[in-house]
Amino acid sequence: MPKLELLPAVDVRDGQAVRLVHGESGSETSYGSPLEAALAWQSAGAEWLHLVDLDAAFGTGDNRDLIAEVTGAMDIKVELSGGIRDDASLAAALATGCRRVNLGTAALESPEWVAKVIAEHGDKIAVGLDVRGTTLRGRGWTRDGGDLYETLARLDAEGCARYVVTDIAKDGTLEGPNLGLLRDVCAVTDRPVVASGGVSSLADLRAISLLVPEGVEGAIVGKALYAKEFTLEEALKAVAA
Ligand SMILES: O=C(O)c1ccccc1NCC(=O)[C@H](O)[C@H](O)COP(=O)(O)O
Repeated sequence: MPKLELLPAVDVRDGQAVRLVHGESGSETSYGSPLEAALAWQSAGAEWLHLVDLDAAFGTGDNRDLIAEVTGAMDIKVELSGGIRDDASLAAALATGCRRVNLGTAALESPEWVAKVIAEHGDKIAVGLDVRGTTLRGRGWTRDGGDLYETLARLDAEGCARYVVTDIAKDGTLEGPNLGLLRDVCAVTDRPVVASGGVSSLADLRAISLLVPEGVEGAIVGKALYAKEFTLEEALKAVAA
């Protein structure tokens, strides 16, 4: 059985690595330099980095140069998220050398453009399905964007390679992942799913690992690492077992 991939997160707001609660603007706790955080996860053995431009997601500017600097400094694979909504922002994201990008709002508001870039870029495009209940949220998770399962069926038909599934109610809370949601999504798609939001313990990671046969490929871990609930080395060991 393949092991669960771990993607330590670096969410960037106003040049700083931060974590939010429920993705809400204004709930930031700051953790210093994004580059230092990313290099620390890489040194600890990460194979992936999940790097988010929160200002671009919220429409409060962007951290594009910093994101490019961090991505360029990585020897590991980088998944970029936040505010990638048109040709210019997609070109800038792909030019960083990242392995893939995560589209959120665009998948809800610009379905034709998303179908086009999926066809053009294949598995370099993942779609973030950020939900409250089964309602998708866009624009930095501030606006409703339709039904999860209808959108998933449309994206599947368009050939979307992968989904990053976040229960916003869990994100940044250390309350544990929404395993039921992950199971439900895996039941209706054959595409790999990356779990995001709420991981609080090694037990949570082991529980997500049990969903690998159902289609969960990876887990993003943010707050738990910054709050030192466990180390990345411990997490990598826990999912390797
Ligand atoms: O990814 C986005 O585009 C995004 C937009 C608006 C608010 C938050 C956003 N992402 C947050 C993340 O990807 C977190 O890093 C991730 O869910 C980790 O959550 P946790 O382990 O609960 O800290």
